[in-house]
Amino acid sequence: MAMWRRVASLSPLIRSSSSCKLAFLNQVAYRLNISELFTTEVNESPLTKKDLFISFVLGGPGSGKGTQCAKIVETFGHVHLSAGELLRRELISNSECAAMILNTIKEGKIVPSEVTVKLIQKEMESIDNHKFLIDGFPRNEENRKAFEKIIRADPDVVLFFDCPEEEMVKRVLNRNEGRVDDNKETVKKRLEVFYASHLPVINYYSQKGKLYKIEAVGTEDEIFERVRPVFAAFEHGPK
Ligand SMILES: Nc1ncnc2c1ncn2[C@@H]1O[C@H](COP(=O)(O)OP(=O)(O)OP(=O)(O)O)[C@@H](O)[C@H]1O
Ligand SMILES: O=c1ccn([C@@H]2O[C@H](COP(=O)(O)O)[C@@H](O)[C@H]2O)c(=O)[nH]1
Ligand SMILES: [Mg+2]
Repeated sequence: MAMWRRVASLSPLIRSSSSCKLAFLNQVAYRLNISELFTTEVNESPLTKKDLFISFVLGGPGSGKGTQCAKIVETFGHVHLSAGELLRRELISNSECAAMILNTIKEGKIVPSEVTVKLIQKEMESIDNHKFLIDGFPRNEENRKAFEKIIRADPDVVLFFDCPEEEMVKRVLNRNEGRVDDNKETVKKRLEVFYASHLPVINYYSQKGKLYKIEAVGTEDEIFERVRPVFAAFEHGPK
């Protein structure tokens, strides 16, 4: 009852909220296990009409997701959508969520699901291809459920790049692309968030028989030879 009173007292705030604030409130609600209260309407997406082939590409910071996605694109013609890249693009666009996204990335934390999923949805809807590689998403169970709810699709493949921490840290600190989160302090936080939130997602897809764990140590080409058969197996399949 006390919880309901607290939630009711938030209603004027909810009514006057921007979509960014609402996404933040939804994240809080999800954590309090009252996620039904604030959910935004989900409209029929043109994506539900497409014959989609979706791959989620998971792994810790610097495990080589982006590098291997580029090779998958080249070999199998999938479209690469990096959730982190979409957020970085959004933050330089000066949108209402820009400041929140910048602070979240600097802190190595996870942006509210609704913000990320809507960016992914917009991108997917604008691209004339049905094979999508979604890199760095879902990062937690809230992300996963929000994707299911908004996009109304399940992945066909979930790749997980398994890389030792020492190697991930070395790669990130040598990356030299000017990212605000490629520094010792933020990498430490990103790793903490990764260990705390990824495992339930990995377990979920493992139980569904969709998880492909890839040993992520070796040269880029050696690792791609471990990835290649995963997608080759689907090339002459039903999709
Ligand atoms: N097999 C490899 N061996 C050595 N270095 C690698 C290998 N694969 C990628 N790298 C390098 O490591 C860095 C991180 O790789 P990449 O950007 O692909 O990782 P990521 O998983 O996308 O990381 P993030 O989650 O931080 O975006 C890059 O500089 C890349 O060139
Ligand atoms: O689904 C996502 C993806 C990314 N983030 C935030 O962006 C940074 C960088 O992501 P990369 O995948 O390493 O490019 C990440 O640490 C998060 O802060 C996110 O919140 N949600
Ligand atoms: Mg990346």
